[in-house]
Amino acid sequence: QMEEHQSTRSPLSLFWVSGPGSGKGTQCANIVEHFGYTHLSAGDLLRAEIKSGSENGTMIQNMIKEGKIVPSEVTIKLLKRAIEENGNDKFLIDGFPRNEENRAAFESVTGVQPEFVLFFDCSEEEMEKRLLGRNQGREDDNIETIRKRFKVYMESSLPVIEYYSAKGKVKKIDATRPVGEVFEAVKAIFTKAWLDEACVSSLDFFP
Ligand SMILES: Nc1ncnc2c1ncn2[C@@H]1O[C@H](COP(=O)(O)OP(=O)(O)O)[C@@H](O)[C@H]1O
Ligand SMILES: Nc1ccn([C@@H]2O[C@H](COP(=O)(O)OP(=O)(O)O)[C@@H](O)[C@H]2O)c(=O)n1
Ligand SMILES: [Mg+2]
Repeated sequence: QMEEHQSTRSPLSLFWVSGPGSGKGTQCANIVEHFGYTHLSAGDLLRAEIKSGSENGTMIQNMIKEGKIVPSEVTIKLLKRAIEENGNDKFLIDGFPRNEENRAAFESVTGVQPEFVLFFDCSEEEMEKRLLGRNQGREDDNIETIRKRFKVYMESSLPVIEYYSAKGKVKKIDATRPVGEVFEAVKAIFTKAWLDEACVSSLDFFP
């Protein structure tokens, strides 16, 4: 009985799908520090892959410059390696899945279902302002690429949100508000998830 119960428990991973510039990178340090998740940004992993001089580097660079979504085979390999290299069992997977192909492939390769999906809801006007002011020297933070990224986000990423929404897995936060207020909302969601998980764990002590 007990073994069966334990084997059905999935690792506490969650997806973080939101528009470009909605503030994911800004909030991740706080979440890592307060709730013990390991932050994995699909975009950061892809940019590191370009820097490492890998054979896929040029292809990835071109796709990012065009605001296009890199084939999931490449991105999932990077995510899988990062997960395996890390001792933690709680991952905050940022910027993934970005389309239906990402989602279906991750599910079939890893068998992992997200605990929940964090969605930062932010107006396009605000995201555009933030991206143009980001100043990290990114090749995709120019108005031309930003418009392309918004289009891809609307056409490909929002349907993923809808998919998980229909399963009751989406936790939406109004990310238009100031950084501190967004973190308060994030805290409320993670504290609730932590309590839910603690309840599940207590079943191990009182089977
Ligand atoms: N709540 C906020 N209010 C105002 N500016 C913000 C807020 N959150 C993030 N920013 C700024 O917006 C830009 C994009 O944020 P970032 O965290 O990199 O977004 P993402 O990772 O979702 O693309 C950064 O320059 C950041 O300082
Ligand atoms: N799952 C993913 C995530 C990012 N990317 C690429 O990486 C770019 C930057 O992603 P990011 O998550 O770092 O961007 P932000 O949303 O943080 O601004 C995207 O526009 C895509 O070109 C991808 O192809 N597949
Ligand atoms: Mg980011």
